Order: sequence, then C-alpha cells, then structure tokens
Amino acid sequence: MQKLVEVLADKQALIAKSLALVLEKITTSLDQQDYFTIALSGGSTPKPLYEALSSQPLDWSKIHVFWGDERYVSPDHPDSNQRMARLAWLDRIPIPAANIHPMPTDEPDPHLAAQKYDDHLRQWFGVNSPDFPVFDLILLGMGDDGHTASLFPHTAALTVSDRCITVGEKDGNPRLTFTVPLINQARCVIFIAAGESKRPALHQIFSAYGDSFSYPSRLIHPPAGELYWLLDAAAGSSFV
Ligand SMILES: O=C1O[C@H](COP(=O)(O)O)[C@@H](O)[C@H](O)[C@H]1O
Repeated sequence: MQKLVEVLADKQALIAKSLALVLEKITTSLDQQDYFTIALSGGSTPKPLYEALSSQPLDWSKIHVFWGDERYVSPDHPDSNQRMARLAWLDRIPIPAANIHPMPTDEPDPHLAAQKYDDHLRQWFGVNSPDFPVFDLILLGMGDDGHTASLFPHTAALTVSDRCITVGEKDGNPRLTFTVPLINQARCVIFIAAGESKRPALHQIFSAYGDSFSYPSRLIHPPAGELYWLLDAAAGSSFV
C-alpha cells in the first residue's frame, strides 16, 4: 500500500488538490482502459469538489458513478447522498443515465436493498464471491466520530467480510454502505476531511496504536492500492 497524507492550507486549497488528484486518476486510467469507476462519499465536505467537477470537459460516457454509502431515504430527501451529488454535479453534465448507479432505497427491508446493490456491483464488474470488485477510485469522508462511508463505531457492519454491501446504522436509522473488504480492494482511496471538529478522531486514526472498532477509518488500508488522506490545516496541521 502506498499511503500519502497531505495537509492543505485551507478548505479551498483542499478542494483544489482533491480536484487535481481526481482528474489525474481519471486521465491516467482512461489512457489504459475504456472506462473509469468512481464511488462517491456523501455528507457536506465533498460538495464543492462535485461542483468543481461539473465544469470539467471530460468524456462522461466513459465514467461510471457509484455511491460508497447512502442514507435510507428517498432520492429526493434532503439527507440523500445521491441527491447532493446530482444537484452539485451529475445533473449538470451530459452523463448517460446508465452510467449513474445509485444505491436503491425503495425496498421495505434495507437488507434487501443492500443485496440488490451487491448483486448489481457483482454483475456490472463481472466478479463473483469470494472476490470483490476493484474500483478505480473510492472517495471517502470521515465523520467527527471517525466513521467512514456508513461504517460507524462499534457496529456489526464493521465485521462484514463476505459481502460488498451491508446495512450500517446511525442513531437507530439504517444506511447502506460499502464493506471494509470492498473498499480495501480499490486501486485508489482518497479521504477528504476538513475542519477542527475532525482533529480528535484523526489523532486516533493516525496513531500507531488504536482501536479500529472505535475509529472505523483505521480499517481502510488497501493492500494493493493507493491511500490518500487530504486534510485542511484546521483538521490536520498539528500532528501530520
Ligand atoms: O454521514 C456521512 O458522513 C460522512 C462525513 O460527512 P461530512 O459531512 O463530515 O463530510 C460521509 O463521508 C458519509 O458519506 C456520509 O454518509
């Protein structure tokens, strides 16, 4: 694994660096293959990155967009990760509808939805269990509690090792999420984190010793891929 940590002066510089890195990954991949697969994070941090991507002159027909986690709400709900990415980016570009792969949230039982997306990923990538699809790029955020995707501290989702997608849980509400082994299979994982509120968790995540079940972002270390941690100074200046 190649791990790179970079602390940028402020949020604007963080987004500029994230944009440059995502564009580099897209162009390098498309020089070698016909399509590029990206899984998106939700929450608030990546929104300006998605807005910046919407004005890039890319061949969108070659880019396939998936989600690394989703709140279990309808796609038009204000909390929907899909909605945020569509409004900030995907609705503004000429990308074929077939290239957008949202997590389903319309099953009465979220476990059925998780299975549906798992099946979709396996079919699309042509990968059967026990192997995992290999994403070109997975974007991740990190919550103040150290969670990433919807892998929350001390939840059963953290130990799922035989599926691509599982049901996470936040304050009693279900969420769909990539599992740890799926994320760790990626060619490249980029964490983007900003703000002082992330500092305590980052201390725990970067410490040599620590508890991964309390700070799930520690579980992400793609053995054959690249791992980037892009932080703004408010989040990472004191200890990286
Ligand atoms: O709930 C979520 O939180 C994390 C972090 O979000 P942020 O608002 O602190 O940027 C995010 O990465 C995840 O996708 C999302 O569902």
